Amino acid sequence: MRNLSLLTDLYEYSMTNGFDAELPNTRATFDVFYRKVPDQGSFVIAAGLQQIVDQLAHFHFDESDLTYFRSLHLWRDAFIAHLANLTLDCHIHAVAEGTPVFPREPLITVEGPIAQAQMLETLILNILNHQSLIATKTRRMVFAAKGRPIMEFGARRAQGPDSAIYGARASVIGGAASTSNVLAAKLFNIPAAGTMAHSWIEAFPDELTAFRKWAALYPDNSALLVDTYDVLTSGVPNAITVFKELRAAGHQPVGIRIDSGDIATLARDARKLLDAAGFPETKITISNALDEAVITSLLDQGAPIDNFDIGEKLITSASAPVLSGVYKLAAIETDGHVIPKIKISDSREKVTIPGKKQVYRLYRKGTRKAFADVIAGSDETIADEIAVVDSNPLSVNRVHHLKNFDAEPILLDTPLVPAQIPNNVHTIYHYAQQRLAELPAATQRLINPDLYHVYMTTTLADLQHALINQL
Ligand SMILES: Nc1ncnc2c1ncn2[C@@H]1O[C@H](COP(=O)(O)OP(=O)(O)OP(=O)(O)O)[C@@H](O)[C@H]1O
Ligand SMILES: O=P(O)(O)OC[C@H]1O[C@H](OP(=O)(O)OP(=O)(O)O)[C@H](O)[C@@H]1O
Ligand SMILES: O=C(O)c1cccnc1
Repeated sequence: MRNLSLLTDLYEYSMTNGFDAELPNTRATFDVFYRKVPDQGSFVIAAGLQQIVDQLAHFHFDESDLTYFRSLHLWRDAFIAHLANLTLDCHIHAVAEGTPVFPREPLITVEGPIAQAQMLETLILNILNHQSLIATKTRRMVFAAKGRPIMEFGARRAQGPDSAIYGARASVIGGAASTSNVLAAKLFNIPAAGTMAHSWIEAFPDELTAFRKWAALYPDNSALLVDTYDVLTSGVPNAITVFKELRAAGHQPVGIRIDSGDIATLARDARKLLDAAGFPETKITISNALDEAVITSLLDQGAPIDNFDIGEKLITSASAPVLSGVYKLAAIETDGHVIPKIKISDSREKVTIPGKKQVYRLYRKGTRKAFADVIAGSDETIADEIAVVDSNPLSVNRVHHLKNFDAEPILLDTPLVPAQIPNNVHTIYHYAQQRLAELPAATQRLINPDLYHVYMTTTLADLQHALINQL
């Protein structure tokens, strides 16, 4: 594991250098949350907690870091000396990886000495924003594919090694069945999968020879790429010839991959040729700049596709490449006295919700049908009946009285001990599936999803108003 303690913005250290001197006995609570869901969806799948905990558990500065800090001539020697002996005294509460989360609700809260908690902003956001974005994007593609497996093929088009590796991890949390990225497969125990490139076919004198050579090497894994010359007059007929030879030798042919052209038409015509030749069980896999819109369109056209291989638009979340999670001060604490803090802005969306908080998922009583989330003060009791307002500052400030629910806190005390939090991506994926199944179907659809309510208690709303008035 690399030490990423320096992966932060300079201003974090500039502030920390000052906090260390000015507020040495002040603790702070920061909230991590986002405001806008990518792709006009209604939720984000939280991902990346394992890597955050890995980093925080090993957070330290080595001699070369300290030498570099000194060379900048920016910060006090005493501060750099404190960094040399730093033991992180921060406590985090976080939603479990795979949890669907909604705008404005804290996904992580960090509590600790202000000089330490401030330092963690950029690293936590970097990891969480990236993996949550890719898990969320993949979930959209998986949803569109309606049960057909998706293979993650994005390494070559990812924005650098980290986004390929951790993007592959996040894609599995979002529902990808496998990855072509061997390093990610090894690191995270993801099934590694793949077919062949056009170069394999071009390298041999003709397509049939290339297919035969492949089938000889991989008789039980013979997915043949059929679009190098012409899908219907060359690729599929040659594949059928090789499938017959494989079957005669006692093997089960796998299928074909189509990577260009009008995929719906080609898949339909290829299916007819394969069926007519006696290979109805062979699979048709497709690729070529796929995303959830193309997948939906292809399935609407009735294209007989069994698997989707997806690279660039998944690994870069091309249609919505940013998740703008933020890290905002919610409270400070000196001598046991907690002071809630607020950021006021002319842009109402940017006004923060002050104070230490917990998030509750509300279910209709006696069911696992979630109907709303409520942001509450961490010291509030969520009783049988609660008064809440919409947490969206742009909505009408009407009080709702909620009752007949079961409330589950979703921000969990998360020890900074990597071995104590779930890290198996398949387990996290199944957890995500369970949590998704609790949400209303209308919230999960891709186009114009129904709004899922995120309320805050009137106690929190009153605190927010009081602080705005006071300031
Ligand atoms: N029947 C179809 N309906 C909707 N989208 C399709 C259909 N067939 C292909 N596409 C998608 O249209 C986009 C462009 O396809 P096109 O065949 O023009 O590929 P290209 O990358 O421009 O060229 P090439 O075919 O040489 O790879 C791709 O995202 C592809 O997946
Ligand atoms: O389109 P994506 O979703 O990123 O899927 C991965 C792509 O990577 C390969 O293309 P390659 O790099 O060989 O180039 P190509 O586009 O010319 O096929 C493969 O043939 C897919 O088309
Ligand atoms: O295995 C494949 O077919 C593959 C892997 C990465 C990118 N394109 C294709």
